[in-house]
Amino acid sequence: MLLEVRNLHVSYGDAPALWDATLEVAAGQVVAVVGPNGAGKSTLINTIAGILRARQGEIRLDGTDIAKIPGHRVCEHGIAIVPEGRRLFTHMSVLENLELGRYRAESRASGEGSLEKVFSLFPILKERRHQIAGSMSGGQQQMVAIGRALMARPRLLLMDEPSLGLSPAVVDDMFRIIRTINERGVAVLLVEQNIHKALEMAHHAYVIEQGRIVTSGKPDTLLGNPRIREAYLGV
Ligand SMILES: Nc1ncnc2c1ncn2[C@@H]1O[C@H](COP(=O)(O)OP(=O)(O)OP(=O)(O)O)[C@@H](O)[C@H]1O
Repeated sequence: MLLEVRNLHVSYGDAPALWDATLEVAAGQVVAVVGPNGAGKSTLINTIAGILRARQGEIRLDGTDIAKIPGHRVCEHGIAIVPEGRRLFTHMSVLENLELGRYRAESRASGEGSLEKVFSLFPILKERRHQIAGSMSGGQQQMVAIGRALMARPRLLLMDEPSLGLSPAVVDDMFRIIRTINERGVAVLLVEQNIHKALEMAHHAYVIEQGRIVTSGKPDTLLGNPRIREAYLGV
């Protein structure tokens, strides 16, 4: 198993945000974590990325426990994150933002290879590589954030609400891009409020509510569950 999360507990000070979370991502899969605002989705993904520390539990990548290694070293194991809100350096160029993703030794050694791969996925970023990132559209800025994460040549890409704030047509583009990235061999753990879109493309999904994973399964099974339909799809 590429990623195994076991019995993860995370708190902010004394306030628990995630209880006993257990989930898996197999190599080559897209796994979605869906749930309402404040359910703990960002907490989960930020803990896997090493940005937050778990109070208890295991996070294994290809069998190696990464829960206790320093956050800045987690990326060396092949995990990259596209954070909520993109977190670009908006006064820097597209190219400078992409180059900042080159924090893995493997990626630094790849020379122009990593950059050319990102440009082949997003030709517009090549055309606009000298443009200031903050002057790009929302969808293009999301492409820069995804491109920056891919510069690290991850095996597992963590994505926190990539569709947030984008128009419906751009959201469709974004999900097509995620599919292409996955087809190129990168596993994706996708956190989304847009349950419909996320379930459409995921191989497996988890539903999280108030800090607990309440159910999981194949997207078709979840979509056939009347409680899930009523709570999340309003039908
Ligand atoms: N820095 C923080 N300090 C204290 N509590 C926090 C902090 N960040 C999140 N929380 C709390 O932890 C819980 C889970 O939040 P989290 O951001 O993980 O949810 P989410 O599912 O990602 O929601 P959203 O979709 O709104 O980002 C919430 O109750 C939230 O208020």
